[in-house]
Amino acid sequence: MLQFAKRLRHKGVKITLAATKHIFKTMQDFSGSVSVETISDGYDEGGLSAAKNDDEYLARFRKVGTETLEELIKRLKNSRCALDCIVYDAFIPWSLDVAKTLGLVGAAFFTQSCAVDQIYYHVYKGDVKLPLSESEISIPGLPPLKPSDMPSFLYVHGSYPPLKDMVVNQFQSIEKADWLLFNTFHKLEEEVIDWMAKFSPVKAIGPAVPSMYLDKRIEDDREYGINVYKPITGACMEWLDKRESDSVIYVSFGSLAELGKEQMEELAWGLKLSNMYFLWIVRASEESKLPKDFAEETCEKGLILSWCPQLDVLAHNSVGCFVTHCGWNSTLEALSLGVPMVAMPQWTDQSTNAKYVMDVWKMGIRALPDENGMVSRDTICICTKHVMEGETGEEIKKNATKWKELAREAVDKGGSSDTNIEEFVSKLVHGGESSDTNVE
Ligand SMILES: O=c1ccn([C@@H]2O[C@H](COP(=O)(O)OP(=O)(O)O[C@H]3O[C@H](CO)[C@@H](O)[C@H](O)[C@H]3O)[C@@H](O)[C@H]2O)c(=O)[nH]1
Repeated sequence: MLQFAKRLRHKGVKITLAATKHIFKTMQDFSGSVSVETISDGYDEGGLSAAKNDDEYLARFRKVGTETLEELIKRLKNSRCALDCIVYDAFIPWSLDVAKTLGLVGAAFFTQSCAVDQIYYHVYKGDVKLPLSESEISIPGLPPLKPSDMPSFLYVHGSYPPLKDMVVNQFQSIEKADWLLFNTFHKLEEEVIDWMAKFSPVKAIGPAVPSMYLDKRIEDDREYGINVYKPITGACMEWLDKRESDSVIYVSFGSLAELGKEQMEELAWGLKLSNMYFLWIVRASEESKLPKDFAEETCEKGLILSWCPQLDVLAHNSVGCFVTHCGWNSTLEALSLGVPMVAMPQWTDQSTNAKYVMDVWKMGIRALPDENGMVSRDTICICTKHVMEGETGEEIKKNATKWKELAREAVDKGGSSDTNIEEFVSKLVHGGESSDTNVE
């Protein structure tokens, strides 16, 4: 959303970013390029972890969030930043009620892929029944899906009920939204976007990756300007600088996924077995799951860090492959920077993203689990080799380079996402002038 805000600002729109008080405190390195205000989720000390459970958190966030968002909007009304529009995270659909109560334009911002949200939409409407009973699921605009290609909240019936409700309820009252914005781009999800756009004001505005990694039109947009953990930049980039081009496997599972101890060990030995250089991000909370002395034993070939500047890593020419959980941001970043992937989805939307990486965009391979749900060391080793070597590797690299070019084209001047953002801005402003429009 912050990246989208920067694109809007570049087109002359004033932006206020609203974060919960708790999230605001955790925003490391926030570079302050847009103004930030706070609302409350009712748990200013601790956020979600301070609540008894997800259900309680979401209910309180809805109540206190509605009140504090309304207060904020009313306060801003008499300032130079009075609002015309709320762009809200679709995970908190009650923001749309606030926008409509106060007479503002409401734009839902979806942070996952259009394909994944199309699946949730069909669950919301009742067209896809749970528990899944068919061996192949047909959804308009999507390739035929096996149950295991579906998001985990649906495939593993009964898992994380409050989160499942949250993703499905993104579509609550959606007919009242003036816009449905997606962090994707038209050529990437053409069929599903075209299907959705027949019935609703859907616009793809991504990839929401800093401009200097894509079209380079916004010179001060070199990084997200926000970090959930502190990146260890110097040691990481120095290590990569010493490696030859396309020789390093980069491994990361994002900010949330927790691998089981056994899976962590298989991954470790798989990397060792590949005999390639590897840079592995193991968050501090996951470190104890590494095999004993693994880091020391493999220090000739591997570097293990708790967090890195991922965009710079993916943009580095020594990185030849990304072993990823297929979080939507990581997937878009790998696409934008043309890095082939080995997909190891863990939960939520990641299995559907992995399906697309391998079978639709053909820029990676999915490392399949065995009958015990474990991706073995041999599988990991073989997949990384397939992606980095031989004919398959060349084909994947060619496709990755193609997607990189198409991602850049989408956000560049006159590209599909750029045109959609222009349209969004011009419709916000009566008479087509954008300079006085304010968005939160
Ligand atoms: O060392 C690291 C590792 C990651 N990142 C960044 O962290 C973000 C990770 O995002 P993502 O790939 O989307 O993974 P999660 O943090 O796990 O995201 C959650 O939210 C996403 C959006 O809803 C979902 O697609 C995922 O499945 C869900 O796990 C990316 O921008 C990375 O560049 C770093 O900067 N440094």
